[in-house]
Amino acid sequence: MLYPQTNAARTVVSLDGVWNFRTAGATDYPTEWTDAPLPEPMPMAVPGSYNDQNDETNLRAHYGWVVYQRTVEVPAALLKNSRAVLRFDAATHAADVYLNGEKLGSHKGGFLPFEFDVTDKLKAGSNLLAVAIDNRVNQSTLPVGNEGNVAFFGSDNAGIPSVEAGKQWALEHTPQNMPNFDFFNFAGLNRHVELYITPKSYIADIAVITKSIGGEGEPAVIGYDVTLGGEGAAPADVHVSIVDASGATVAEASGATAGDIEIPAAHLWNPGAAYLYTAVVTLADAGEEVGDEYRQTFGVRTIEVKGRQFLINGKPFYFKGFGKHEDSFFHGRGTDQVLNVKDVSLIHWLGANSFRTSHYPYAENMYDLCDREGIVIIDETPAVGMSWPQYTDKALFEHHSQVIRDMIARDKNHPCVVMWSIANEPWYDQGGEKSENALKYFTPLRDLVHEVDPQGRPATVVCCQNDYTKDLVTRTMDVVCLNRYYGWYNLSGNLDAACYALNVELDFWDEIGKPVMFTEYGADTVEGIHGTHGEMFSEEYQREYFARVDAEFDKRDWIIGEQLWNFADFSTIQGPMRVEGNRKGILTRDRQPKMAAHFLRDRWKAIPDFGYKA
Ligand SMILES: CCCCCC[C@@H]1NC[C@@H](O)[C@H](O)[C@H]1C(=O)O
Repeated sequence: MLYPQTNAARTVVSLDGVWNFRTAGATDYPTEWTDAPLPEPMPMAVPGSYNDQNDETNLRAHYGWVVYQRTVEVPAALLKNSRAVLRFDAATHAADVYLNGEKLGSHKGGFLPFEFDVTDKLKAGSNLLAVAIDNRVNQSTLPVGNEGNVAFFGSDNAGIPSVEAGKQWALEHTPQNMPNFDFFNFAGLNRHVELYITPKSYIADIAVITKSIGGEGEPAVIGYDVTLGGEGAAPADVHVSIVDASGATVAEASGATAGDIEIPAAHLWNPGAAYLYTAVVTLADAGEEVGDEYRQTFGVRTIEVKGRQFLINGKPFYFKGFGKHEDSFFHGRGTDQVLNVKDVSLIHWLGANSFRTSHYPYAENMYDLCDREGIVIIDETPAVGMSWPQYTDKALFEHHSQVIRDMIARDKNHPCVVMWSIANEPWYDQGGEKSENALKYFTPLRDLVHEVDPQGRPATVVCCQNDYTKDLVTRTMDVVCLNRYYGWYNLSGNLDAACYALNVELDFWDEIGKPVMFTEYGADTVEGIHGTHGEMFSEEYQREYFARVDAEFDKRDWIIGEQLWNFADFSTIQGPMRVEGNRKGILTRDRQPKMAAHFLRDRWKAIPDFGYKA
């Protein structure tokens, strides 16, 4: 799915700004709010989560539907002989969309784009756009919610009559989301909303892959595949120019929707040394109609898992970095370009080279930034909080499959994306039939990733602290990704025992013979807490935790990466384990470094991107 762009043939009208907003019911919303101005609306900025934007109403506790509304003014000239599309970069978690009172459709899933062709529905002049959004999570959504139960790390004393009575009362009188995941359930129009205009015959999609490379400056072959839309466009109308970073055309092809193009002296895309080309795809003008154009950036690079190494351009890469979140004060999960640029600056400052989009695909803007900055991404679906009830849920399997298709369709051309994470911490170590069901659920999803990714990148499932002897799934993935908390959630405060236990498990993975990386390990740390023998929650403990565990990783040459948890503190649901959210950041939520950040900066600046253990 192409990101909207303005160029010689296309126009994008941003629908960001302050919309009208009202909360609605737990299970529905007034239909009259979809075809008439909202009564007594409050202001709500888009993009942005609604949860922290208003203080009269406790929007953090909202459960169910809200309605956003705005007018869209369109000049007649824009619609003449054109195609008009309304696009949402995301709406969290489910949306019903109405234009001038007519329902355009619905979308389920809160982290990927969707769009509606409104060519025959948009009027010149004023249009009423209404979007109803549902924030509920449950056993059949991704991420998963514990409907009627307790949240992840939630507080409970199950079985006590008064507590059970209170839980039942809460269900009836104060229903709330119970996320089975450890991040605040920010919701709403978190990302950009656009109206974009194209010619009636248009370029619907473009895929660019690297087929072969030499060294830097040597010939490389890329493959292109253009999908056409609308009537009238034909392969003969297609022209592709490959333009280098200086703006010079270095190769071209025409007359076919797919083919190979050789770049004579190719500049390779590398972590820390990015180089972007642009494939300028054009459709010949058809009579009075302007031909379409789309400018798709891409990088010339190869990805391969070979033996127990992860190769980028044939060189063994070592992941240095973290899991992150789209999370900040005021914006919630809302797209914030200033924050993205700041975070990329901090990734460089830390000497890191990668992150995982835990636990959902991030906004496209961040991938574009990482493409140009040479930062490597593990792209993750919103499948977090799963357990055995999900592994036999056929409807959920279909939804999960569609999410994988949509995520790869959206992100396939980004050179920064090097691996796909199908899920985070699905619980699947119960042994017996339950472990078998997990294997039956995840194996086809791994195969689907291999089937739909034109670049053939590796697939993984990020697995949590579990009984690795009963986990049948992780070992079947291309790369083993482990979230382990020896010294925090177990053997708490005892780093000697933690390192011993870690090595007992590493001896197990040594037998599996696959590349292994850590995608989470860390310690909650409240900045300003100190100690001569740093105990848990102190800055000294977090620093010592990473120093000790990283030293164990260094002893195993088949450990190909260390992505700790987390880049920064972030907001979560209330609970006895969370002090104004999750504090495992090596940065505070407002991006100030804790003591461990300085240790990691020294460590990572001394570790090369390639050949660290080769
Ligand atoms: C019982 C062991 C569970 C470990 C789970 C650790 C969790 N992994 C997923 C992340 O979203 C959480 O924030 C992290 C944590 O809690 O900080």
